[in-house]
Formats: sequence, C-alpha cells, structure tokens
Amino acid sequence: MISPLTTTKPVQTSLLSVRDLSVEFRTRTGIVKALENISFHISKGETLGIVGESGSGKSVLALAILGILDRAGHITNGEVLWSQNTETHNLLKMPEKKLRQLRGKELSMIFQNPRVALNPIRKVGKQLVDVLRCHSNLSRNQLKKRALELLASVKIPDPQQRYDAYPYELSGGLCQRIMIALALACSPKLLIADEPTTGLDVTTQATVMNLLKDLATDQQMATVVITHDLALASEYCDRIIVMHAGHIVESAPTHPLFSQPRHPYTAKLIAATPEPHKEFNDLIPILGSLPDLRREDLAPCRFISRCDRASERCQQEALMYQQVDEAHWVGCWYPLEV
Ligand SMILES: Nc1ncnc2c1ncn2[C@@H]1O[C@H](COP(=O)(O)OP(=O)(O)OP(=O)(O)O)[C@@H](O)[C@H]1O
Repeated sequence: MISPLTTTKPVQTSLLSVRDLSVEFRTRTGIVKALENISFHISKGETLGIVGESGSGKSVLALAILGILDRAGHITNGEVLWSQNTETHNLLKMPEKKLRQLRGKELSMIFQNPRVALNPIRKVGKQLVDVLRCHSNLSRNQLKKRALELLASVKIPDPQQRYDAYPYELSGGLCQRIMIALALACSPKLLIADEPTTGLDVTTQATVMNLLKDLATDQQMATVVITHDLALASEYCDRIIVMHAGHIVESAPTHPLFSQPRHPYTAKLIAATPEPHKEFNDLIPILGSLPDLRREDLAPCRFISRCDRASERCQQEALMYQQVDEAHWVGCWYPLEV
C-alpha cells in the first residue's frame, strides 16, 4: 500500500509518528496479517480517535506502539518515532529497559478490561503507590497523599476508604477509574485509552471523558482514544482515523469526517451508528464481514467484498491514499463525492 500519510507532518512537530507499521501473528492455522502499513501522527495536546469495528486492528496497534504485543505477534515493518524536545527515537529499536522506563511515565495506556489489568490481590491504593514509587522520588507519606489525590481526581467517592479496597470489592466503573488513575499517575505525555468507557453508565462515561479532555488541555497530554463508539469519538476527538481489517481507510479532522465521509466504509459506519434523532429502522447495518486476515490472496483493498463501488482496479492495484482536502486522506480509488 502506498501511504502518503507518512509524510503529512514532519516528525519534529509530532509527539508520536507511526510509519508504515505492519504486524503479523503466526498462528497454527496461518499468518494473520493484522496491520499493514499503518501511518499516522499525533501532536501534544491532541485527542485522536481510532475507530473501526471489532477485529479491525485497533488494540493490536496500541500494543505494538507500546512494545507489548503478545509472543505470537511480530512487527514486520515500520517505525514508531517518539519525539521529545529535539530528540527522536524509534521505540521499536529502543532497549527494553529504556522502553519500560518510558512506559508508565511518558507513555501510558488504559486497557479494555480493568478487572484483568489490575492486580487482584493488591489493594488499589498500593497499586497506585507502586507506580508512583517507580517513577518519582516522593517520600512514603507523599506517595500516599499523591495516590489519594489521584483517586479524588478520577472522582472516586471516599478515596480514603477505597485506597484500602481490593479490585474485587469495587464495581466495574470504579475499577475503570482506578485504571485511569494508574495511567495518569505520572502525568504521561501520551495516553492510549482502549475503549476507556466500556461498561460504564452514561453519566460516568461523560465524567471519565471530560476528565481525559481536561488533562489533554491542561497538561498538553496527547490522547489516542480507541473506540467503536462513533458518537463518543465525534464528541471528544479532534481528529479521527478509521480502520478496517488492519488498514487505515480514512483520516480527517472530526467535523469533515462525519459531515463528508469519503471512504465508503466510513459512510457505512456512520449510517449504522445510533443518534438521538434516528429511529431504530433508520440504522443501516454494514453487510458482510471482515476478510479472513490469514488468506494469502487478500486483495490490496480489504474492503473490496463489502464495497458497492469496487472495480478490477481495487483487486489488482496497490491501494493508493488520496488527499481529498487539507488533512483529509482516504485509502480508496473511488472516494465518495461531496
Ligand atoms: N494473539 C493473537 N493471535 C492471533 N491473532 C490475533 C491475536 N491478537 C489479535 N489478533 C488478530 O488481529 C486482528 C486485530 O485484532 P484487534 O484486537 O486489534 O481488533 P480490535 O479492532 O481492537 O477489536 P475489538 O474492538 O474487538 O477490541 C484480528 O483479526 C485478531 O483476530
């Protein structure tokens, strides 16, 4: 795939630049080509949404960036450039020890399932103190004070009492907030939030997302929000990347992406998304399913079998990104007209 998204922004002005990243999983039933030539960047203070249906590669992308793919996963191509002050490092080439220091302090992640991500046999307050101790020189008293402040900052009621709770004693929503407090403990420069509000009620969802947005503004924290909730992405993100079957198919600032989607898949995703003014019958399901990523004969465009605009060219020629407007790119030979 030819991807000019790699050159949309100079590395120096981005905090993170992912370039032509490809990931495969070697499994007993074949090689899963989970990501192919993924390129994007994110700047300080920016909130970037990554959307796409289940299996499109959103979580694998986050794990690959942080260097925590599981053993079956292999990065077969690309670089992940991290720029701080005037220095740029490829995280994929960074020694594990240095990368571990960076994770948690500068780069942080909120995982999809907080109950799995938290240590079930350690009190949540202690888990916060552990993270703070790793990355700061605070005294014992200061560590506890900071942990309590963090619990309060994510709106945990009665932080003093919750400090001594084990994860199983807390609701899913509270565990999610503990995860967020852990991820934010060291004021990271980049937060990757994978489905940060899954399982939360609507009010708590808004609290969590507003909190993340405030931190992005106040501390210039860059945030990648991974979600299949388009409504949430449209409300909180500055820019959106749409993924389908391991490819980026469209990338644009939020407003143009939703008002003038140019990739047929983006348009279908939007048409399938519930909105307050839409009746249930107005929603149009996306027909077909993601292709089997183990197939050796995957077409250059992985949306081809679900697309009503596809032609021979989509089957034969390498997928080309087209710039359809400023900062608006689409990976399609036949983008939708405006
Ligand atoms: N450990 C693994 N072994 C084999 N294939 C894997 C592994 N992890 C992920 N994959 C494959 O990689 C592809 C992308 O998966 P990923 O979990 O990133 O999707 P996702 O968009 O995050 O989905 P969801 O929204 O459901 O979390 C899928 O085809 C998945 O089956």
